[in-house]
Amino acid sequence: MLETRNLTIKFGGHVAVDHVSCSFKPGTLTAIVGPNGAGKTTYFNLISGQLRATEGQVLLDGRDLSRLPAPLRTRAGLGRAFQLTQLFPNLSVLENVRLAVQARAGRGLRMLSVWLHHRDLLDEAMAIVERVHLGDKAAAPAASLPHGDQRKLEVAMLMALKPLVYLFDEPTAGMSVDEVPVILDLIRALKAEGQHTILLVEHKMDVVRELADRIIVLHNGQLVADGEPAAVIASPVVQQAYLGLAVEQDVQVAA
Ligand SMILES: Nc1ncnc2c1ncn2[C@@H]1O[C@H](COP(=O)(O)OP(=O)(O)OP(=O)(O)O)[C@@H](O)[C@H]1O
Repeated sequence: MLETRNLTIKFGGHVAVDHVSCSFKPGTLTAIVGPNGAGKTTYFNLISGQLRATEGQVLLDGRDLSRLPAPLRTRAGLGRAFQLTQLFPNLSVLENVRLAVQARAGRGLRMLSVWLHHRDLLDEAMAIVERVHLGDKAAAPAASLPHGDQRKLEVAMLMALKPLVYLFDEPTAGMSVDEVPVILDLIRALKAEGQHTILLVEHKMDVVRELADRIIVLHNGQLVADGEPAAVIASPVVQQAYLGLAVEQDVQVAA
């Protein structure tokens, strides 16, 4: 189980994440919502280790990861989607995924020497590439992919690490309407596997409503609501504080 205890970060005088205590069970998908600047991405960064907390802890299955740098948290099971800057832009889609598989398998990152000797890694990488619908682009350099395909590659590399916890920060942002279902199907399939802890920052409330078992709401860095999606969306604190009219109308349409 992933747990944050009093997790806090201050930037100068500004408290971006303010004593957030929350636990997330395996087999559940929790959506984190809130207005722009609420602290959602910062909360993810504190969990994954991109940022170090001013105060508080991040625990995974009781182990305190708070002092570990991001790569060691990844190794411990916290999976954060890669950004393009973390990919090898000139290597192919398949090679990028194969390197992530290889890193997880603890076989280091030597590219050419290992490549031919570990057919199993390559087969596993190709299966993941197919799963994210990039099979026909397996040989294309990562940098040449259009934006939507790059997001799929990010998810592929995350899957290659087989993390215990998946952190998805707006996984469909910037995708065209026809590409969104592929990513949502992947997240749905990961959820159906039943053993992963999935956290999803997502602005699209229809997506949240469909995928999430639970919603937590951040506002000014504080956890202000936590519960079953319909109840949280309908709660006055959410309606008034920041989701505002857009959600109110959405709820009415749905009702
Ligand atoms: N490195 C930083 N230095 C200073 N302030 C920061 C830093 N990172 C985030 N902040 C501030 O912390 C607050 C929370 O930002 P954050 O990006 O986590 O919000 P968010 O909920 O993810 O917003 P959005 O929905 O727009 O992505 C904002 O006021 C932001 O300006």
